[in-house]
Amino acid sequence: MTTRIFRSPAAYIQGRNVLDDLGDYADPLGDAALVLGDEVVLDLVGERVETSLEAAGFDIDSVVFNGECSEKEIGRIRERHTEHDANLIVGIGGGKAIDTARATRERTGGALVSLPTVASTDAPTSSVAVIYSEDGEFVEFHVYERHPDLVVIDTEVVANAPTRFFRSGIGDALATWFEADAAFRSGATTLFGTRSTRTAQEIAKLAYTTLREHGRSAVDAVENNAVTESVEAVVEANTLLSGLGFESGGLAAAHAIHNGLTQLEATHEATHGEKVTIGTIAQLVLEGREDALVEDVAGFAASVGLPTTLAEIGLEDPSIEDLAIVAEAACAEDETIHNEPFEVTADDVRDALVGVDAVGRRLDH
Ligand SMILES: NC(=O)c1ccc[n+]([C@@H]2O[C@H](COP(=O)([O-])OP(=O)(O)OC[C@H]3O[C@@H](n4cnc5c(N)ncnc54)[C@H](O)[C@@H]3O)[C@@H](O)[C@H]2O)c1
Ligand SMILES: [Zn+2]
Repeated sequence: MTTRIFRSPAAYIQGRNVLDDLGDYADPLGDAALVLGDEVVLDLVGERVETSLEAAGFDIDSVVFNGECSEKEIGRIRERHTEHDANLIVGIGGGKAIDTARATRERTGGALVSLPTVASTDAPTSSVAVIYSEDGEFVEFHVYERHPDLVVIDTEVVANAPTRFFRSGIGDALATWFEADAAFRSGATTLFGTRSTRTAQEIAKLAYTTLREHGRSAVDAVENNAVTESVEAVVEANTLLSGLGFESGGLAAAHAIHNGLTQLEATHEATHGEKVTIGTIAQLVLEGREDALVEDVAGFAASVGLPTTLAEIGLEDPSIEDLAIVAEAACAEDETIHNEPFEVTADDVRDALVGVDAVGRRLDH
């Protein structure tokens, strides 16, 4: 018998101004809340979060996130959690703040509410935390037993954030279906260590079709701080569909190549989703997909303002040695690139990156 696992947060709430109803949704989860967000984010929404939680009878303490999901920062927040005798932590902001709240809850127990203020990654719904050193070097990746008890995403807040976050979320979500599909075809395991479900595959596919149907107009709207139905669709694709799809559906080459790219300092200014976009197109090249598909996906990425050339993620004229470093890291033994349904070598990855760049530059003209 084949075991299959699908896991997810217990509840997901999305919509304009849902932030103001946070207290009602969180009410069954506890009565003493620790609110975590960086200065920018607390300035933006801190008061509304506190007012809503207070109205629901929560006793609140707020802590300013220092911006890095490091062991030291997690330790500091954990102390505040214990001092406040909290039974709920609310992580507000981007992927790093939410990961920090998640890692804290893992140590303290209690409930976790994830409150993304950007639709930039798969972090809000996941059970994963990416841990860094205090100076921002990647350290490790943890998959925890539990998911957030509640995810609340206010689409008006997301539409008012800088558009680059929204584009990046599209880049992260664009990978989900291609990776889940590769993992399914090869019979590989997901982050939960089993084969995936058909449910997760369909969710991943829906992430992709939603982006293709609504991505461009959603980016136009967000550029003008508007919440349209297409924005609602893409926020859901970036956050819920991609989040569930990547975890329960499986990863493959795209994220492994992203991880490889982070080896080069020059890519550090590019966001997670921007690097994943290059990884996705490289996966298609590696898989030997037809030109029409590669150009279609690259064309869509370019049309929503995502990178399709190496120069656009900080690699102007990278040497072949640099690309070999990326490729070696992408092919490390425990990397998800080996979930592709064929053997992948570092030489294949290096040349796929050269191929992606060439296609991207040609389409640019
Ligand atoms: N756990 C997971 O499954 C998972 C998946 C992908 C990525 N990640 C993590 O997420 C990180 C990337 O997250 P990210 O791209 O969201 O960025 P981030 O968390 O690194 O930073 C977000 C930035 O956006 C600002 N910000 C947030 N909301 C804002 C708003 N509404 N208006 C203006 N500024 C706002 C914050 O102040 C902060 O500077 C990765 O480095 C990785 O560590 C985790
Ligand atoms: Zn991702």
